[in-house]
Amino acid sequence: MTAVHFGAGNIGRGFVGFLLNRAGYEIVFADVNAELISALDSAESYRVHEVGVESADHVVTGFRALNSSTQTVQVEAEIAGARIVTTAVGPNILKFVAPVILEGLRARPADAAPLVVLACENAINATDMLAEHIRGLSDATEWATLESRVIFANTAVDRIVPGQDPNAGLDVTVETYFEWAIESGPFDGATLDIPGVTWVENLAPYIERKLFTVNTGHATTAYYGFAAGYEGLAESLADPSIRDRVYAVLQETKAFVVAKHGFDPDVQEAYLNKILTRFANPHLTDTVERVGRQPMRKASRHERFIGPAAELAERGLPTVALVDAVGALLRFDVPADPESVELQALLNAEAPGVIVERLTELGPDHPLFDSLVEAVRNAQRREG
Ligand SMILES: NC(=O)c1ccc[n+]([C@@H]2O[C@H](COP(=O)([O-])OP(=O)(O)OC[C@H]3O[C@@H](n4cnc5c(N)ncnc54)[C@H](O)[C@@H]3O)[C@@H](O)[C@H]2O)c1
Ligand SMILES: O=P(O)(O)OC[C@@H](O)[C@@H](O)[C@H](O)[C@H](O)CO
Repeated sequence: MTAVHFGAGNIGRGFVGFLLNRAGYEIVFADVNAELISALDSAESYRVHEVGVESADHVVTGFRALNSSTQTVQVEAEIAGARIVTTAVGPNILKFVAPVILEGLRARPADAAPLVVLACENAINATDMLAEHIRGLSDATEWATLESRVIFANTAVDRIVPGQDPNAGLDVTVETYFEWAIESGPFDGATLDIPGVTWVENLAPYIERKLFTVNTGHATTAYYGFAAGYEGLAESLADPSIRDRVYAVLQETKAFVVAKHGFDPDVQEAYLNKILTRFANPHLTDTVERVGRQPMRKASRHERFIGPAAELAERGLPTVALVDAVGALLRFDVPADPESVELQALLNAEAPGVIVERLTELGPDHPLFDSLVEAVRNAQRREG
């Protein structure tokens, strides 16, 4: 059985590819990074180093690699014969892998088991986004045939895989912890056997709790850490004033998941404290630049700050710490990050209300709007 995985980067090699390989799948990594693909194609194995209180080493074998820019036809042929297609390329890249997946579906034998497609990205319903891109390239008549050949399932993936030491080759250092939840509904009772996966009927509580606790807390640490001049994520969190602000943000998102999804407050408190311990893992060399990357995506409507803050404001619940964290996001000025450059240009060019609408899609009638406008104004004045 084959699994084609788009994106042979940190989470691709260190989590999704690793778990599928351990479940017995031969992995075909597809990536546009020619150097990485060439290294993977000529390697027999790579190692996954799990680091934490308990460390472990795993050797991954049984994979091949294709360049999805230059070997498109081969990737399509692999998809036509595969059982699973996964992605870990970033939500903004899904539209670029959609055409290849569609061609693979077109070439798939009609009597083959349906292709399982899982977009393992940090975004709410990323697989639905990918499915929309694929469907948009087909027409209604063709899609009526193709849709019986595919199962699209949303998923939530959680494992911190930092940027890697450039001398590590293909090996990946990851935290010991992981969680992979996949919605079971689309499988109609016939889920796959992937040890380590949690199958859930309703993914919304899992993905929202994960994104709005792990990723909101992570990004808050990164933006305050960057503003304070730290490079490392763990060293940022070790600063008591930053830790207090991260904790305050996580109290607001705790109120959100408790109110919306009915999580027990004590259980959520334990979950968020465990996550703070994960961020502080001294064996991970994570950076504020990686965790803060793409600030405009992170400030968008359904993402880790505005997603919970908008719903909290609609419920009349506090959002002060989240809005302050957005203020820190606005100061993320990293020349190597194109979205950071675009954000800083936007802050220099536009009025606060225009910026809030452009970034968050919220208008003046939304209860969060005025406080976000104030945060933008302070960032423009370099205040607050
Ligand atoms: N690293 C983590 O801790 C982590 C954890 C959970 C989820 N994620 C999510 O996984 C995704 C990938 O993150 P990452 O940290 O592995 O990033 P990464 O930059 O290490 O890997 C992304 C890979 O995608 C490749 N890529 C880019 N465009 C492509 C294309 N058109 N076709 C095929 N491959 C392409 C890149 O060359 C790169 O190798 C993101 O959505 C991220 O939010 C990351
Ligand atoms: O990948 P991003 O840019 O959406 O977010 C950066 C990190 O917060 C993220 O990669 C975490 O390490 C990961 O989501 C942990 O499960």
